[in-house]
Amino acid sequence: MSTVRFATNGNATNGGTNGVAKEAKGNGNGNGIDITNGGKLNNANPPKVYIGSPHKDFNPSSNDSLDGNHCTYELVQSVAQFLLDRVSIRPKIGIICGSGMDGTTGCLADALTNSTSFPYETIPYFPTPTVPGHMGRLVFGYLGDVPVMCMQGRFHYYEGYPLWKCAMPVRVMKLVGVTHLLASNAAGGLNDNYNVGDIMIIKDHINLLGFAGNNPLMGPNDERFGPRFPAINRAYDAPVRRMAKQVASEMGINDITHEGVYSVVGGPSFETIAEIRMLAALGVDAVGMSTVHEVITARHCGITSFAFSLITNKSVTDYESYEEPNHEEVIDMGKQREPVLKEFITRLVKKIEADRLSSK
Ligand SMILES: O=P(O)(O)O[C@H]1O[C@H](CO)[C@@H](O)[C@H]1O
Ligand code: HPA
Repeated sequence: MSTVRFATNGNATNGGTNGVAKEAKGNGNGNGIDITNGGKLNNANPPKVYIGSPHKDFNPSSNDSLDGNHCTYELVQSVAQFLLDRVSIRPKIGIICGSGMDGTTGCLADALTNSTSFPYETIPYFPTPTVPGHMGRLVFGYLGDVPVMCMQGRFHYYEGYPLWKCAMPVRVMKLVGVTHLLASNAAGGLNDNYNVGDIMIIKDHINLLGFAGNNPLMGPNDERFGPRFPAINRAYDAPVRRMAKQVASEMGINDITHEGVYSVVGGPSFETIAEIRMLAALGVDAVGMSTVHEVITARHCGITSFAFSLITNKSVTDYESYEEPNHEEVIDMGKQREPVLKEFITRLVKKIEADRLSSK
């Protein structure tokens, strides 16, 4: 039986066995891992943070590794089992927070009740994020009444990880039992009708990285995840997009909510003016450096996908302009919009869950 270690609001424990999260009294964690969860207690059950060491009680089958050109089904299965052994809730909805939307305080993951979070460095084989604004925790908890798992920080190609590794957590979600993915991102707005702070529900994407011969599904295909040649033309689920538009109406934010096409670029350099003009000519409404690899991976393994962009900056199209995009304004806008986005996601999650339960 494995030993499970958790901390709560500054209190650490190494009690608890076989997946039962335990709480203990006492001060300090002494493990070098932040256990404050934003410094907040948001319900009667204080947030728990896993403080274990990733490989201690973890026994993947001997041939598995993340060093090759893919990760095996068995490895993903053992990572999923590692998590399932340590949390009691069984989420059907997975959320990925974009830049600036996963900050240390007041963020979506903070709103989860009865939460248990796993710093990425404590999860076997998980990559660790290197980008400011991406905190690096997998949080299980309830958003409203709905059980969810939430990636507080994602992985980008420009960090040096291959796309399949960036998207590996989505497969972990699948094997944890997730049926619906809700991904958010920060993006530059190309569409003239978009303003900074607007929301764009993604209806389709242009996978520029894919055009260049790079796709998260490259490498050996395991049919247990999905087919070798998956269809992606209906990747962004129409019924969930309708629900999102309904949520925007209910919240009175129709005027700042759009539906459009997202294009992924490799980054980390922002786009040139010629590149932005090219993307605009191709019908792209917003541009970013993420999400597409996650949605492709999700669709491949049969997860219903929804994604939206927060327009954090207007793409520069004019050679006379002295404006330059920068990551700080991206994060600032994410923080500014946090309350609206939190409400938007909470309401949408509620609708998805109600729909899921009624169509069972
Ligand atoms: O897509 P997310 O992770 O929200 O982040 C966006 O913000 C960063 C650029 O400021 C890039 O990583 C871009 O993709
Ligand atoms: N370009 C690419 N990625 C981005 C941008 C942008 O203008 N803004 C936020 N992420």
